Amino acid sequence: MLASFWCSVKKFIAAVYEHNVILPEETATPVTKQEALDLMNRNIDILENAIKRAAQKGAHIIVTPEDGIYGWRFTRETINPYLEDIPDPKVNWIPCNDPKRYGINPVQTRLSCLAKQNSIYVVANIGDKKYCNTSEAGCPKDGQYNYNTAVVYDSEGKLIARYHKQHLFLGETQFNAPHEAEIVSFDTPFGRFGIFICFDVLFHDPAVALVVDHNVDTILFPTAWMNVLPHLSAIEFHSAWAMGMGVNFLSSNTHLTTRRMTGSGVFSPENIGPYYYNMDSEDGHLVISELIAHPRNTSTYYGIKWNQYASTIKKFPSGTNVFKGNVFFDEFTFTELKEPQGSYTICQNDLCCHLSYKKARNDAHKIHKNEIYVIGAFDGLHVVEGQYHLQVCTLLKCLSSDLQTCGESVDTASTKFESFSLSGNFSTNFVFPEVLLDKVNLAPNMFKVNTCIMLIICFYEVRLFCSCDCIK
Ligand SMILES: N[C@@H](CCCCNC(=O)CCCC[C@@H]1SC[C@@H]2NC(=O)N[C@@H]21)C(=O)O
Repeated sequence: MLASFWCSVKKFIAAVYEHNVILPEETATPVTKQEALDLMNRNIDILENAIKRAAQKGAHIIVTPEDGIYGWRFTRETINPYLEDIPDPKVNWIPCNDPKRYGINPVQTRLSCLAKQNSIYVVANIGDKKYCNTSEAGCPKDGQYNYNTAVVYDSEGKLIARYHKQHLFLGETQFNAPHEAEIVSFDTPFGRFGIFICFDVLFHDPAVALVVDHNVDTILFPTAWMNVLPHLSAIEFHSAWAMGMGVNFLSSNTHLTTRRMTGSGVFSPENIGPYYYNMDSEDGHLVISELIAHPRNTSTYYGIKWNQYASTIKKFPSGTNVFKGNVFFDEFTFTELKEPQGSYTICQNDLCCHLSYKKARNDAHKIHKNEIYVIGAFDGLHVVEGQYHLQVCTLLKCLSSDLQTCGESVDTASTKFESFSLSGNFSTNFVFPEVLLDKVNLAPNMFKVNTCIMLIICFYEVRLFCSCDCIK
């Protein structure tokens, strides 16, 4: 009995729903409250179906997307009829049991009832409004704060979390950002959860702080993500965040191929996916998977000292063929992979990237000669659509055999690499390893993060752990 207790790893079932949101008509004049509610109910009808299916399959929690209930194309005025006043979860409220306690809140009530009736935690994205006095500093001229808000109802329908999006994306002028990043987490029988929304994932607060300072096991992530290759496709970056931070990551995206919105998944540090990515139809989709409740106890990757690791790697000359190219508005330093196999080092500012690779035999010599690959480094400030510091080491296929196209979006590739290893002396421990294959496929079980540094540390300091494998 004792033995089985020690050996058992607590698990739970998580679901995310990629939703093709029914959008409101673009209008300069606000619709009535009833018209707004009708539109939101049409979306919730679809979410309800997904919630029921997830619950029937045993899911404990389901995440639905950012903008998944009211859509977008709003001004501050036209979003107004879609907003409700969402109280602080401290008030201990089950809207389904007591719908009138905080005024008229049909959307909150319906979501709470869906959670309660299906005995499942429900995560949704709705709009919160808070009146303020225009004489107070920061209060908008129209006398209310509008927040892009994630809410969580537990399996009894109780409001247990409310999070206001901090890093609003371009065009979200209908919303206000809170004065400070909100850290929202809650405990469940299947681990500690943290929540943030979409663009937040590219910034330290609250995303990284939830993991580092608040020890969450699983991130809940409603998003409306427009994919950008080569490094910022939803499934690519969100699975990498799970691996890099050592946490589960439940990412639920909206689905609209004309805006490049697709890519949702149930990601964990050890397993990439299952996930959904579909640019061929407008279908929504439910993704369900079992997860370990406390992945951080089992993940060894988080906390690798990258700088120390990279300093142990032999540096190879990058030769004279170094050139510049743009990757999503960032100027990278590139060098071309000239041989069927080899090793290169390429540096930019304080970052040096090292690549060793071997192309598969047939591919290297014959069929895909026109596919040009480069290794690239970027160490600088990204300034488009928001500012954030980036250090990137990358191995990329160029769009064509013209080197000027290196860094542009490419979504197909035929060359096979028998193996490659890419590393860099990153000045942060938060490193997100991405591998993307032909036609925007992830590479589950096809790559590992090298934990040799563990071996090196333990070799010198703690001999007991020296039996760990070099390649995890
Ligand atoms: N206001 C938008 C509706 C969607 C807003 C929500 N989206 C986000 O907060 C973040 C999207 C992240 C996109 C990634 S990060 C930078 C890069 N640029 C992109 O275009 N895609 C990626 C609307 O009105 O459409």
